[in-house]
Amino acid sequence: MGSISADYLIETRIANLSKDIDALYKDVGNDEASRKQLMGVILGAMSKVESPMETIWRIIMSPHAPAALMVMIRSGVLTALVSANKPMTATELATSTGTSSTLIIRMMRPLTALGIFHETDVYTYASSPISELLTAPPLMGGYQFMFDLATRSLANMPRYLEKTGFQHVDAAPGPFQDCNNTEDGMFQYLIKNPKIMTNFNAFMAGSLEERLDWFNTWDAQSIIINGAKKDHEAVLLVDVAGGEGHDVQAFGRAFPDAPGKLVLEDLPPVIDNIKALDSKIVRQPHDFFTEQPIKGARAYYVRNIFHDWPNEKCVEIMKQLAAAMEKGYSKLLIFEWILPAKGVPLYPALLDVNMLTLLNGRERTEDEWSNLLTQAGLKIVKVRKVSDEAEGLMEVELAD
Ligand SMILES: Nc1ncnc2c1ncn2[C@@H]1O[C@H](CSCC[C@H]([NH3+])C(=O)O)[C@@H](O)[C@H]1O
Repeated sequence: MGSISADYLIETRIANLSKDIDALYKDVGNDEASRKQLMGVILGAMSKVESPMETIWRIIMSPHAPAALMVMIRSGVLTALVSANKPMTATELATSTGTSSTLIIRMMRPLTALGIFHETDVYTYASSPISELLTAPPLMGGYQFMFDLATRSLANMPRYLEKTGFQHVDAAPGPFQDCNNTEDGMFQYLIKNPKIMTNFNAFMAGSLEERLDWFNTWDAQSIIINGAKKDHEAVLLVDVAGGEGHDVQAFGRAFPDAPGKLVLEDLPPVIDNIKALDSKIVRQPHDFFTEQPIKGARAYYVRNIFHDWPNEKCVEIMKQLAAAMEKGYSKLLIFEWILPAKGVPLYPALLDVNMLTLLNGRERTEDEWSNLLTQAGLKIVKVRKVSDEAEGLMEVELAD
């Protein structure tokens, strides 16, 4: 224990630090880059200040709050509270949703402690900006999809890997098949479970807000528009497995005068499920393990697809694309994570584990990408990256 004046000094310094953070936050609140920088410093400080025992306990207790939140989502309590736009008691929430009030009180404890809801009085709750944001369809869909499929499969992954003697299994059956007692891959499973598929598609479409657009980040004009054919039948861009078309639509709106058609491809149930899409985008149902129907397009754009598949399957998809490409004209644009060999940031590192557990897929280093593309008769001609914290764009052509 230090002397009284030394203790006082420490207390004052901590209080001053807290004030400094508040003042800094006010100043950086509207400047995203500075806000992130400040957050980085605070998180870095936290990892120094938290004791190893506290870290371990935080990790051990980390699945619990997400499970409580899932209960509040599925029972309708979250939506009821957010739409009420005023505090509600556990009894009122119980009446309006048919959920037990005791259950609400117990699930709310960790969630109010985390600031996901506010506790305005005894057994009385209000929404917070976090719970309000969660009601947005992409996040509602995303949260439930991740909980239903990823979280369950992750919890099962160590047990599954133990059965393999901790070998790396680069193909199905993997953790997902083991957890769900199925031979289906995740996408086949989604087709048979339309509710989860709807959540997944909402997630993919909505996560766009947080994602880079390749054409706003790099010069689409010089990458594909300059030199593109202008005849009536020419295709400028095929968004291969583009989901419900959010990416290709954003490209079309950003470059309304670019020559050539824009095509969206995905599996038939996904194309059939599209609610709204600009009419100029051609909808082409397609399974990318079969012959690519659009030949000689200027660009085949593939985003967040290869990380869903093990190496052998990626090469199959790449070969189908290579066979449709026109030498000296077509480009394959792969917009995915390109991991550094060392020092992978936490988010893509976790995503790699996510891909393993859900899809027997993986995130890849540039060497790993290059190796797969070579097997399909393709080569990387340029790699564009903003940082290791975001996906990069690989420009790929036929090798010879
Ligand atoms: N065999 C297949 N052929 C074509 N599309 C597929 C196949 N298997 C999965 N998909 C689609 O692959 C997509 C992966 S999610 C990525 C979607 C989009 N490129 C984006 O970045 O947002 C989903 O839309 C699936 O329906």
